Amino acid sequence: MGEESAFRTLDDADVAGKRVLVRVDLNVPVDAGKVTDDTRIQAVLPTIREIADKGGRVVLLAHFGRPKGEDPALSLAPIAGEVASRLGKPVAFAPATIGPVAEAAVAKLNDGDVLLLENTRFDTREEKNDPDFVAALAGLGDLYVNDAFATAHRAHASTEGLAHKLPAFAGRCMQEEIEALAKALEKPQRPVLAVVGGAKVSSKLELLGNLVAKVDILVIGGGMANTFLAAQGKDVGKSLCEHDLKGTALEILDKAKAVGCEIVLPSDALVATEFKAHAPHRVAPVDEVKPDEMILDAGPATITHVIARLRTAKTVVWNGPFGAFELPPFDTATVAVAVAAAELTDAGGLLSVAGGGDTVAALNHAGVAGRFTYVSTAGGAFLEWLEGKALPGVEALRR
Ligand SMILES: Nc1ncnc2c1ncn2[C@@H]1O[C@H](COP(=O)(O)OP(=O)(O)O)[C@@H](O)[C@H]1O
Ligand SMILES: O=C(OP(=O)(O)O)[C@H](O)COP(=O)(O)O
Repeated sequence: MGEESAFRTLDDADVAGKRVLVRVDLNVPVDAGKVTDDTRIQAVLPTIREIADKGGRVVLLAHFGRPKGEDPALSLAPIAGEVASRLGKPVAFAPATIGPVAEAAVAKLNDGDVLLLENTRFDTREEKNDPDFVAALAGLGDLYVNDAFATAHRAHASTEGLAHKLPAFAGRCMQEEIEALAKALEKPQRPVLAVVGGAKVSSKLELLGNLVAKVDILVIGGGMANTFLAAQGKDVGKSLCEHDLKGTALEILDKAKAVGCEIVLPSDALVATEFKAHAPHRVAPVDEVKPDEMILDAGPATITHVIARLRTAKTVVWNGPFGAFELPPFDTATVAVAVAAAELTDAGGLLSVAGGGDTVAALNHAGVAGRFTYVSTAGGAFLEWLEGKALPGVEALRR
């Protein structure tokens, strides 16, 4: 039995005339008010179109960033227009997630219309999967469709709770992601090399403990690497680093040793004193970072070593950039490794899977996303899936 048939999908849903709550991941990279990578928006258009074309009233639910309560800087209002322009039809916006304003906006919908509600995380009950908040959301719809694979590792009201309150279905993006990842990685050819970088250190560090048992080589980069370097007693200056998690980092290194997983950490870095594009910078060995400096990218020796290890791998899985790739020249390592992975994939010797909102943006920036075997919208969710963990948002959709 294929994984897809374990879930109810849009094929099973009678959406005509119904209010359909559709959880999507619109947590897209934005710079100066502009969406810099629209992969996640494009990914959910088929589901929105299909429901609207079948006469459903689409009510989109999404989070944006990590607000702790209401935060105007993280409103989804500008994203409604971004979805509308790609969808080719209007997307109304309600400046509320629940309550009278949201209810009135839903009541105004005609068959085939699309509405986006305000950031679900503006209500702190969302992340607690609070039953009253779930009930308030459920009151806005007749059916629930989850199309947010990239948020399926979160057991939140809009990603998990709702599936128990309303008839629940997997959207097309959700369905495709589960099928594609299973097809690419169910029996991966070894050696498997994983690259984990980026900035979400606390939410991704813990899962590395399980990942080392699944992969042959683990390359740790980006902000994630700094916590390991600090745990090894190095001074990482003002670098992004979770000093509280140094113990966890050491446990992961021990576990890797015990299971025979090779760990690759940066040996050198591009360091700067300012977090901005073209900031004056230098190459430094990782044990020579000055107190006022930040590690903003991997250095040339690290890049050469990572690419050499990549050449020995048959499968690469990648989440999280090597550096602050939005700020050149701190995109150097990410671009170099991405291009090498694309070339090895083209040559037929490597199966390459990458995922994550910023990782996809980085691969697009490097111009190689289309040359990877598969690119997922998901980062943390993809890594947890890879660990073999049940994803709450996916489990809740099982028949
Ligand atoms: N050394 C570093 N210092 C600060 N930020 C970094 C560093 N390396 C990577 N980043 C940042 O990590 C972010 C992406 O991390 P993350 O959200 O974990 O990835 P994804 O969205 O692909 O899952 C990028 O915005 C990038 O600028
Ligand atoms: O961007 C996301 O994940 P990712 O950074 O792992 O790709 C998802 O929208 C989940 O966001 P969260 O990590 O704030 O729960």
